[in-house]
Amino acid sequence: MKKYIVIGLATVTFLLNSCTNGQSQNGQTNLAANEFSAKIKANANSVIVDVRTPDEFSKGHLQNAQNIDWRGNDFDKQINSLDKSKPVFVYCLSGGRSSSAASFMRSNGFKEVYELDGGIMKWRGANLPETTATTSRNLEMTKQQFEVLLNSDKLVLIDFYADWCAPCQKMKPYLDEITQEMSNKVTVVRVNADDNQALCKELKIDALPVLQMYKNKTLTWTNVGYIDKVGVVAAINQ
Ligand SMILES: O=S(=O)([O-])[S-]
Repeated sequence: MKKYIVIGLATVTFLLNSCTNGQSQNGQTNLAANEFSAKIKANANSVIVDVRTPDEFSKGHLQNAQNIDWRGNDFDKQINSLDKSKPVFVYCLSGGRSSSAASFMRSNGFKEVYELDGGIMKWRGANLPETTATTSRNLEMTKQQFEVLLNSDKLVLIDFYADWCAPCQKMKPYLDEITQEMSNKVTVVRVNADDNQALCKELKIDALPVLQMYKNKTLTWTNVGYIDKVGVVAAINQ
């Protein structure tokens, strides 16, 4: 209830701003796809937030984006856990939800918020890259969000990794290749074990790297430790 009052106030603030000199109307924070992309690249510290649903997110999103669903129950809690001093790049499907979310964020102390004008639809129209691989950064994925990722007609390959794990880093380039080369068969999801400790505990992931293959939400294959590309491709084709 409190959230809706806050959201309501944020929306009114946004509308008032839009009618006067709102940031998103002056061309500096509401960016066309190419400008949005260039600004992300220019900001090493940038935080990218996709405010669509986990289901929309799982079908394709910007690289390194975090999914915080604008309509999710804990949007305000999750968004307020981000570093407000960093530039935040927010987008949705076509600009509606990200506009409301950006307004909410500005009124909650975020210093620099950029919106993708026209959302991921314009991004796609500009032929900019997207990924289905999830690299969760600084944001704990819930079991429910994890299960949404498994909801696919294709195989889902989960790569549990950590930045400090040498075999994980060795496997990453060929997992990126598999993401591209076998996209008709498999969706690769990367889960940072350090950022998702509760999820890993629940899934009994107690070593790294771990690969898990799911078919129709059922676990069909697991590999613990280093494995080469040939082994993974064989598991996908089996
Ligand atoms: O809210 S929306 O513009 O993504 S449909």
